Amino acid sequence: MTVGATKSRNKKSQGLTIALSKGKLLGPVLHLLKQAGYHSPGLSTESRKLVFACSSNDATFLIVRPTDVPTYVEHGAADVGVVGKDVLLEQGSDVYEPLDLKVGACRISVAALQGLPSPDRWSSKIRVATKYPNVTERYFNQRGVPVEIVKLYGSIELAPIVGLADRIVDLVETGSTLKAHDLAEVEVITHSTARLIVNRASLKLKHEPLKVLIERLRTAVAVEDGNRAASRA
Ligand SMILES: Nc1ncnc2c1ncn2[C@@H]1O[C@H](COP(=O)(O)OP(=O)(O)OP(=O)(O)O)[C@@H](O)[C@H]1O
Ligand SMILES: O=P(O)(O)OC[C@H]1O[C@H](OP(=O)(O)OP(=O)(O)O)[C@H](O)[C@@H]1O
Repeated sequence: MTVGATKSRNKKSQGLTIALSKGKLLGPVLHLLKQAGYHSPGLSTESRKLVFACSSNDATFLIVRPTDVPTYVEHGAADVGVVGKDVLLEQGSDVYEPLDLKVGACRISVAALQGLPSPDRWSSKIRVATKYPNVTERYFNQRGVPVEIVKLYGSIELAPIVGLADRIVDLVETGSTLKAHDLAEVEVITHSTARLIVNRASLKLKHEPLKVLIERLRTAVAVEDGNRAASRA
């Protein structure tokens, strides 16, 4: 089936188009979807294709860059999507967010080279490198700390080492990337996990299949969360 045919089929039918983030979230999210009864034989973290028909339900998966997922959903190119809360906070997209999938847990933190004083002791403007300019600006503004933002797209930990910034705001999970660059986590801005997001019009037009997807995923999340808690105990 061509992409165009898939799209027009979904527009006419009640079939859902589901945008998934490629990268770190894809593996755990595919696992949850499978538990919920949504899967496609060719779709794995290794596949190069970007569109997959779901074999078990009338649904289509789109594989997109994490930062593009809210755009697909907000514009209705996808009815539903999965993306990190970090991206949602940064983009402020107008989408409905019904479910925390409790995977991809990390935090958005301020970090600096070991031994630097904390931001509230700084009187002049500090330079902060980040992939999250909006989150960063809001955070420092709320604290009354003047900042100059240096927008980067990755490898943020390099910035303080080469003198591009005084601090960084980036994702931290285990802390090993910070440690490898002699950086210390100064403050946690917020925590993040993967979220299910839904287009506001689809919520009305495709209410029934969305309700089924959300409830099945809710159950899968509870089971997986229970399994994680049991393995920690
Ligand atoms: N170290 C991490 N631990 C846990 N979750 C993470 C970690 N890094 C990123 N994430 C989560 O996974 C999402 C996707 O991250 P990933 O590194 O796969 O893509 P990316 O490089 O941020 O995306 P892009 O290609 O658009 O720049 C993030 O938005 C965040 O929610
Ligand atoms: O605390 P840790 O477990 O070390 O994880 C944190 C790292 O994970 C993410 O990097 P990613 O691999 O996505 O690279 P990029 O952001 O530079 O693209 C994040 O930007 C940190 O660099």
